[in-house]
Amino acid sequence: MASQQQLSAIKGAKVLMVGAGGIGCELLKTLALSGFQDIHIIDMDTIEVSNLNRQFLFRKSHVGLSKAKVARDAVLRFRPHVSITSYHANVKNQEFNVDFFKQFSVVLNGLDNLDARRHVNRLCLAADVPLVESGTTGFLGQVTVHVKGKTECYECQPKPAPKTYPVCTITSTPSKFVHCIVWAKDLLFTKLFGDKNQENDLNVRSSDPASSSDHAEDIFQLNKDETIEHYGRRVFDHVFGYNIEVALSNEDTWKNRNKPRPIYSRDILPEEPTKQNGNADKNCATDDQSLISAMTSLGIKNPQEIWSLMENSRIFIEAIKLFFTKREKDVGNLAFDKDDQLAVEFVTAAANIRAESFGIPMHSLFESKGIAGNIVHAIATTNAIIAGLIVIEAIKVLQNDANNYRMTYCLEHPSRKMLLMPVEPFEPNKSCYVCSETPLSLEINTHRAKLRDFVEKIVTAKLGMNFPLIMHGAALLYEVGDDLDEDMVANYTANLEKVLSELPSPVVSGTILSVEDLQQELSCSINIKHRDEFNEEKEPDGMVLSGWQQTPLEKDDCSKTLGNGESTSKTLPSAPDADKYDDSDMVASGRKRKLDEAVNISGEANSSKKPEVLDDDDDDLVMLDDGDDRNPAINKKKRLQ
Ligand SMILES: Nc1ncnc2c1ncn2[C@@H]1O[C@H](COP(=O)(O)OP(=O)(O)OP(=O)(O)O)[C@@H](O)[C@H]1O
Ligand SMILES: [Zn+2]
Repeated sequence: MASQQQLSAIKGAKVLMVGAGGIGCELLKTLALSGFQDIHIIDMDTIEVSNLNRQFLFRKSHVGLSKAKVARDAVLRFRPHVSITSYHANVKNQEFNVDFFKQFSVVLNGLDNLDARRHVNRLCLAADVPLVESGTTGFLGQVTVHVKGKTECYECQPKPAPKTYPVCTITSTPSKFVHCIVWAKDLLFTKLFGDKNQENDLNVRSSDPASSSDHAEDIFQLNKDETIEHYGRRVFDHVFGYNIEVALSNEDTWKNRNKPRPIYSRDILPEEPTKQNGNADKNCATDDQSLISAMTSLGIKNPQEIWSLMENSRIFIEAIKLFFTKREKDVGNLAFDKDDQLAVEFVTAAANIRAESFGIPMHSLFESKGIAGNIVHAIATTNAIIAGLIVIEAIKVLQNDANNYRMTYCLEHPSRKMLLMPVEPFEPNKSCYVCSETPLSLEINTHRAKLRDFVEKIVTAKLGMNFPLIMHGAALLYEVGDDLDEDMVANYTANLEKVLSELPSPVVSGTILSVEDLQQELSCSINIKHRDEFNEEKEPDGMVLSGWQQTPLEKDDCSKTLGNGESTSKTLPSAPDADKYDDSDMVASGRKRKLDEAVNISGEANSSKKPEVLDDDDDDLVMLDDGDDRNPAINKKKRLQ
């Protein structure tokens, strides 16, 4: 039961919710039932069938309608007197500027991507409105509180980079199914159906690289006078047969590993094109490219079953045929998309054949799609718990009860008998470029890099600015905006193509650039340092920004890595490693804190005894910022050791 004080804080509050998806639906319901009277919701999406299992305010009849509006209508049916305002729009639109944010007492995020989260963080800082941030991934979830000047902002902590794998593991020594999936979608799929000119490590390096690359030269090209069946088999034999034989010839590789087995199509499939049991006509009849399916052609129905090696091989060849006959316009431009049925079928089959070759268990299409699309299935209960925690924190924020703010992690396994782990929020990071004035510094070749490289690789990709303005002293070098006249646009476009040292106001070593985003009201200074050379593999941008934090990629014996897409958890701050707790001090932004300051969810301090670890299976919590030696303070504070 809320106290009288809490009730009056709730009643007087004007709340902005961003995101009306899995967390958002739960949150809106909980806000309305907790007595909030004035709620605004922004969501840019429409409802999809796949949302219905957990976004319970939506029904089948709502598919295609605005999430924000339908969520509003659904809640008004059981709380008709609450004022709910919905916006079917992107929160990054200019209408949602600092003045718009200023009208709210608190902002609550139920988003699913880093970009929008960073944007809302900046507007909350600029408008000086507290933010309660949240996220879930399967059983894991977290809620954090960000109040300007009191706690860290959403960007004070480095965000984990997407999971990546060393290229040599993917190309030569896979040991897990995910390695086969990454190989199938990022290398083989791209080689066959994407941009052929793109450098690609598909071919296994043999002890005689010249011979392997000769053989590989035109293997992926469909010859004019060959049938697609023949082409498919040729590719099959090359990647699952020949390449494996080449790899086997490098004996050192296999001294401590199981040797793979070469697989040739003639050993699996009959010489003649297989007679099909399925309904190839269905593929002929459909105009909808997304319905074209090798499973349909072959009469394979159950996506949850693990196909035999023969079925995988047939799907592999059939998918190639369908791409080249029914989707020939796409071939050459495709990138893997988890919602592209034929692409998922091809990748599943290719990954399974490779897995079989390396003695790795095969997987169903359903499982492969999850791995390839980096899908962690959402769990409605986690969303409900997180929504409840958001409201608890929001009420504390409304009462200005700073001593009791908590960031709370929802764990998969109990730690110290608790599934929810509340931790006192950290103070602002004094070197955060978003919420402090600390300048960034950029090493760049000022004689070679163009302004365009700087804008794309730094200002947009790293600093996440939407409407940047770049100044050198009083000289305006670049600007994005809706109200620029033609001459200015022409001038800025010309600047983009100039190298930094040849700009009208030359940018050289020692220059301090000022970069601002007018919409986000974020500005930062960047100290430029000229550097001649960069390591292509370790510094692929050809420039190095310091002061900006992203968790480094996992290191391995290979310096190049391949990713497996983005995970939603990447957008969340990392959870403390509960199982590695001990009672030693931790350092948090210059102050010390003891483990026993972790408190239970009601906000009371826990007893100060040593934590009891019930479950030492720590694979559900990954130290995402581990090893960041560029910022030891942050590293230490999150490690809680
Ligand atoms: N920039 C943005 N502006 C407004 N709403 C956004 C923005 N980015 C994301 N959202 C919304 O945040 C919500 C996040 O919800 P959720 O994580 O449940 O994702 P979903 O798209 O509904 O589900 P799934 O991704 O699992 O299919 C979505 O409804 C999405 O439209
Ligand atoms: Zn910050």
